[in-house]
Amino acid sequence: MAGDRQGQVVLGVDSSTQSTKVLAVDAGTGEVLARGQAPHTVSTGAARETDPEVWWTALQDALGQIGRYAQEAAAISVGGQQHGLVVLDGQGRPLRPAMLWNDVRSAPQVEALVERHGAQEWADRFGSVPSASFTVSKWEWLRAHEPETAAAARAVRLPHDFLTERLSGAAVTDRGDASGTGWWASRTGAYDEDMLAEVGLDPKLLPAVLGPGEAAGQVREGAGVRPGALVGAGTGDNAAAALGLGLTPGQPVLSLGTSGTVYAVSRQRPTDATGTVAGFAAADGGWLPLACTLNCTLAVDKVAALLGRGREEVEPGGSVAFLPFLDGERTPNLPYASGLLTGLRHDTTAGQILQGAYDGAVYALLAALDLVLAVDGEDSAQPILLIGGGAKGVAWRETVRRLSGRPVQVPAASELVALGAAVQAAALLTGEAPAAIAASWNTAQGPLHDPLPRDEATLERLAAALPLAG
Ligand SMILES: Nc1ncnc2c1ncn2[C@@H]1O[C@H](COP(=O)(O)OP(=O)(O)O)[C@@H](O)[C@H]1O
Ligand SMILES: O=C(CO)[C@@H](O)[C@H](O)COP(=O)(O)O
Repeated sequence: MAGDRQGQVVLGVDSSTQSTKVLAVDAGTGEVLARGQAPHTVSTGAARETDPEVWWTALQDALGQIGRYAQEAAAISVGGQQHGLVVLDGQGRPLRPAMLWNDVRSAPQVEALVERHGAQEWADRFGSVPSASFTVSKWEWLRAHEPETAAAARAVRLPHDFLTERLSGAAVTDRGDASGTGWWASRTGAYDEDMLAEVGLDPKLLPAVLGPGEAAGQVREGAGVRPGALVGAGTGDNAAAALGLGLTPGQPVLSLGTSGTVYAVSRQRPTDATGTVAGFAAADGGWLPLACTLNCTLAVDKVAALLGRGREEVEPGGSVAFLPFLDGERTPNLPYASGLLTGLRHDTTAGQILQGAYDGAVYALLAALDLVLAVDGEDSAQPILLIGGGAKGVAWRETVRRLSGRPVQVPAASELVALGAAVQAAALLTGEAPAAIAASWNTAQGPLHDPLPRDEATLERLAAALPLAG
C-alpha cells in the first residue's frame, strides 16, 4: 500500500488562530519537502474575530512559499481552528468577520442554552456541555446582537469548511469539527434538527457531514493548488493532530498553542456532564475527549513581556500562585475571570512570577487530564505527547514534567496539525487507515524525558487560589 503513495506529494494545511501553515509531504515516507506560513490578524478588546478572507489570503501566501509542490500535489486537506462562526452570503462571501473559539462574548447566550436543557441532556445528546467557544452560542449571540446579519446568512461554516469549499467548491464538513458546533448530536451522528429549529438555523445553510475517508472533491481552477488534486474532508485542528500522531487510546496529548488542549482518542463516546471534557468526534470514526483552555502561550508571553523578560527566563521557588486567565477561561469554566496573582513577598523575583504563569496555565490543563483519560479507562501511565508551538520551549516542557509527574515525549515533527491533514490527504490516495500512514511516517518519534517527582506544593497553592478567580 505504501508503495502506492511512493513519490506522490500531499499537502497538509493548519489554519489556526494565529497563522496558516502548509506542509508539502512525501506521501510515501512522510518527509517534509517544503513548508510555508503566513500570519492572521485577530481583533483585540472584547471581540476575537478574523475576516475569513484573511485565512484564504494567508493560505495562498503559504502555498506560494512551497514552490513547485503546490502544482505537483496529488491531494490536500485542511485542519482548522475549531468552533468559529463563519456566515456567508449567496456567493460565498463573508457577511462579517468570523467569531473565533476564544471570543467569550456569547457567555450569557450559552448560559441560557445550558439552563434550558440541563448539563446532563447536553452531555447525553451532544457529547459536550457547550461553553462560549461553541458555534451554537456564537450563532445565538449573532441573532441577539446582529439579527439582520443572521437573517441574511445563506451559508454557515466552520473555519476549515470555508477553506475546503474555496478549494473544491464543495459545501462539506466532517464529524470531528461538526462535533464542536453544539448542533451536531454525537448520540445520533447527525445534525440535531430540534436544536437547529430552537436556534432558528435552517439546516440547508449547513455543510454536509462527510464520513471518515470520504473526499470533498477536487481542487478547482485558480485555487493555488494543482487543479484536479483530491481534497480531503479536513477536520478541526486537534482532530487533525490526533490523526498526525496516529494516536491509540490511553496516549495523552498536551498541546501548547494559542489554546492549550489535553486530549486522547477513545473507543467510548464521551458524555461528561461536568462540562470539563468536550466529547468531540475523531476524524477517523472514533472519539476525541478533550479539554481546552483559552490562556496558554499568548498569556505566558504577555506576562513575560509585562515583566520585561524572555520567555525562558524563569526562576524556581517562591510562594506565588498565578492563574493567568487574561482572556476569561473555559477550563475551568470562568468566562468572566481575569488573571489572578497571589502569594507575593518582598523576596519574590520576576522570574518566579513568570514561572507562576507557566504553572497556572499547565495546572488548568493537567487538572482535566484524568477526566479525559477516564473516558476510555485506559490510563496506562504512557508519556504525555507534548506538541504545539510551546513544545519547543524548555520552560514549558519542564513545567509539564514537574506538575504532571509523568514522562514527557516531544515529537520531533513540529506542525502536527498540518502533518495530520497531510495524513488525511495521503489516505485518500490509497484508502489506508490514517493511523497506518502516521505509523509508517513515524510521526510521534522524539526525545523522551523521564518523570520528575510531582510538585505537590505548587499544585496545592494553585488549587487554593482557584476559588478566588471566578
Ligand atoms: N521556541 C519557542 N519556545 C516556546 N514557545 C514558543 C516557541 N516558538 C513558538 N512558541 C509559542 O508558540 C505559540 C504558537 O503556537 P502554535 O501551536 O503555532 O499556535 P496556534 O495555536 O495558533 O497554532 C506562540 O504563541 C509562542 O508563544
Ligand atoms: O477551541 C479549541 C478546541 O476546542 C481550540 O483548540 C481551537 O481549535 C484553536 O486552536 P489553536 O489555534 O490554538 O490551534
